[in-house]
Amino acid sequence: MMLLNVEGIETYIGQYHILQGVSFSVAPGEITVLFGRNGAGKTTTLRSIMGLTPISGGRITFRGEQIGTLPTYAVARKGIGYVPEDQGLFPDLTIEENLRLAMPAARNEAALERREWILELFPDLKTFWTRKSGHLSGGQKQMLAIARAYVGDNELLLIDEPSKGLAPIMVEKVMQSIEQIKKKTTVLLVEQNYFMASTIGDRYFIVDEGRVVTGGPMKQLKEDPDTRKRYLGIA
Ligand SMILES: Nc1ncnc2c1ncn2[C@@H]1O[C@H](COP(=O)(O)OP(=O)(O)OP(=O)(O)O)[C@@H](O)[C@H]1O
Repeated sequence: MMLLNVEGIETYIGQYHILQGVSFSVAPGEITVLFGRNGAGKTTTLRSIMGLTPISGGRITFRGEQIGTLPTYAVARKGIGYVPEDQGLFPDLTIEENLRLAMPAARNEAALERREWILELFPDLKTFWTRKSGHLSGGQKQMLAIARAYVGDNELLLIDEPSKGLAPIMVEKVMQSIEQIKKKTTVLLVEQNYFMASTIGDRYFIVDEGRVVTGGPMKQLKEDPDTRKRYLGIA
């Protein structure tokens, strides 16, 4: 069974019909990547899943349950963590405080183990534990944002363009971390960086002009320069 099913969703922002029937699904235990040009509708798709830009048509199901009409806090409570493009950290709070706010109220053994696991993956976060997140580097902020979504004990993480604005070495580090996180949690990733995302992704979908135009196993896209050129502008 698919973990997440997005079926023909329609989303308006003001008078603009941004998503015009977006359909795709996310299999448990995989990294699914949404590709597409600037402005294609990738961010709006993630925001629609989270209920931040409510859908006006179509269906979204998570673990077989309809979530498309739920408010954002209820979607989050179902076990979907969101790492927005701007990371959405609390800049005046420390790393420790940002993480603490995201952890389940009952800080049981499992929750603490989860935190320990992610801190081992991102040792920088431990090093700068008491530093305000507003004072971290771009890469450290990205790590904290991913860690924060992870400690929330979510079954699915939506991660929006984690490579944005990072130096190539940091992009590689973040991508490798997401590959590790896949052992624990299913991931839906939006990425412009085809080369990085295609090395870690299991499955892809391409969003173009508010629709999903194609998708399949990542292997297929790797062997299909025509599709890459047509929709992503790369050979
Ligand atoms: N608040 C808004 N008001 C009007 N149009 C918007 C708004 N937000 C997004 N759009 C439009 O919706 C379309 C899809 O935007 P979206 O951010 O989802 O694209 P994207 O594929 O994520 O691209 P990017 O990588 O640039 O974020 C774009 O044409 C954008 O201009």
